[in-house]
Amino acid sequence: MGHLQITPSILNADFANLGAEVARIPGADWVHVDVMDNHFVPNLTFGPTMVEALARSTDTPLDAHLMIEDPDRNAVTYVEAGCGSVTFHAEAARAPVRLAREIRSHGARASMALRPATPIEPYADLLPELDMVLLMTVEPGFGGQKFLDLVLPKIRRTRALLDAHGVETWLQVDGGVSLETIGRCAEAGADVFVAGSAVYSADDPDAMVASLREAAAAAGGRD
Ligand SMILES: O=C(CO)[C@@H](O)[C@H](O)COP(=O)(O)O
Ligand SMILES: [Fe+2]
Repeated sequence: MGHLQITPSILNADFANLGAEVARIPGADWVHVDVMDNHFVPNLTFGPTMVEALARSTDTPLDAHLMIEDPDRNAVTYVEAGCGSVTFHAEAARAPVRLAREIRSHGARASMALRPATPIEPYADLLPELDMVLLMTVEPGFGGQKFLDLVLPKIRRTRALLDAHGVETWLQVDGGVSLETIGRCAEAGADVFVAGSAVYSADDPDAMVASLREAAAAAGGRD
């Protein structure tokens, strides 16, 4: 089991000043980078060249969340761009086992994401191949959406599967995570928390990172 980690998403940060925006969150464990291709999701963000520049601008490791249609072909590019963790979507990957192994063999943590309506059970045997599972708590595509409580039972079931396997795989949640919702995620068994608008709409983003960490721990999280 991992310890509690907060990974602010820069999706709602100022894209014209990304280096400075990342410098505002020195207490973050990772910086969550949402890569969107306007095909897998109806939004377009940035690609490997920008991610590489961002990686050079900070000592905080990058956690890439690939919302792209062909991760089998493109995920390794984000390892080479300097990301310490690369997440592909189960719904987009053609060969998730091969892809997870490829990401790991290039030196990054391998992670697989599920949209809210995608069940974890078909992937149960694959969990030891992964360093992290990302359960989306909104439909991917945009920041600032409302947290979907309907995902909470899946978080509990995923935690039970991970514990049954006895693996160190982290369980990340992403979407609508705030001071109001993070406790429910932690109580259900999540240990890595992405927060975009909650962090970047705060007057002091780094203080919000600390508050989110405290709220998760108070809810019975794993720290
Ligand atoms: O992957 C996504 C959206 O698709 C997220 O990483 C969001 O960027 C998180 O933003 P908030 O929901 O916390 O505002
Ligand atoms: Fe994300």
